[in-house]
Amino acid sequence: MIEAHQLTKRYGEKTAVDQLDFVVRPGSVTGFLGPNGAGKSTTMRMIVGLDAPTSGSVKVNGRHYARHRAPLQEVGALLEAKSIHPGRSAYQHLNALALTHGIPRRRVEEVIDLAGLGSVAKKRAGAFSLGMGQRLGIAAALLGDPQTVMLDEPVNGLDPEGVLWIRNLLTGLAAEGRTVFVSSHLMSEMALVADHLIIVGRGRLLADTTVQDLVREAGGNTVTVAAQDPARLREVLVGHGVEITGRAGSEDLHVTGLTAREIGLKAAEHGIALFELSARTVSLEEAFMDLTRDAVEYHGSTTGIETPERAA
Ligand SMILES: Nc1ncnc2c1ncn2[C@@H]1O[C@H](COP(=O)(O)OP(=O)(O)OP(=O)(O)O)[C@@H](O)[C@H]1O
Repeated sequence: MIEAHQLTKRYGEKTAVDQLDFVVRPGSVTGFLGPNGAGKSTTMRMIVGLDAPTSGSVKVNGRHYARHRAPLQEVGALLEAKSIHPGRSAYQHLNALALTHGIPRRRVEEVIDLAGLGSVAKKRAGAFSLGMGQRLGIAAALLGDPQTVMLDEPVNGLDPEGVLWIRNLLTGLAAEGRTVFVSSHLMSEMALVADHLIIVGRGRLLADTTVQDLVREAGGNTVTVAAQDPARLREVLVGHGVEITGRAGSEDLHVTGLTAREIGLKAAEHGIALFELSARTVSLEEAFMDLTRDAVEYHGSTTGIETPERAA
């Protein structure tokens, strides 16, 4: 369990984390989302005591991180992959961690296997690819068999097999009753693994919700229907929980609260000819963009960049 209370971090004038209140509960995967610079890494660093809050507090499994007698056995964190001595092998790195934290050597072998690093465990970590570095970071996070696991962008640099591995790992850890807190910019991945979401923007809490609720609030499932007599179709579709929009004079209606099948059946029942009937589901990505639109600090641009050919 992770509990943040009015958690705040300022760097000079910049407020990186602004009075965050949230709880990350055991038994499910909680996604930590936000645009670049939203304060996710800073929050995660404060959770494991690598940065001190300016004000407020954050506890892991009921205590401040530094107050735990065996912190590695309480919370395993992947914060910056490859933050390991390049001359050391994965095995040496994990072994040193295990030795200094009273963790048995057999656990080192176990996490090496778990992370799929068996064939490269004796090689210098400096020669590791980004994906292998991520796997090693995750192996280190799991070394203490912690109740709480926190991973910052774990999917970064992993190949499709690695992405699948992480997906199963995270859901498996949550199914064992652990607290799993994971940040990512990959919405499609989050939609698959996360049950709960904490979304931040410019350091502030924007949403503490579930994937389903976020998607539902962003428009949920909309059905577009084109009818010969849209006014009449409107009349037969209205009902509790049904929302219908459409421009005057247009054949198209956008309907939420009914499935395409229900709309098709109603139209047939009343003899209304349809030209189109298509269901559209709002993705987590769209819901996220909608929610964070005003909180994005670093906007990209796809216009105004002139290539030499175009400029000529
Ligand atoms: N040590 C620091 N000194 C000054 N400013 C910092 C420091 N660390 C972070 N910041 C600033 O705090 C803000 C939050 O940064 P942070 O890295 O926590 O965001 P993030 O959500 O993890 O971003 P990203 O998705 O890009 O990794 C940013 O504006 C960043 O520039």
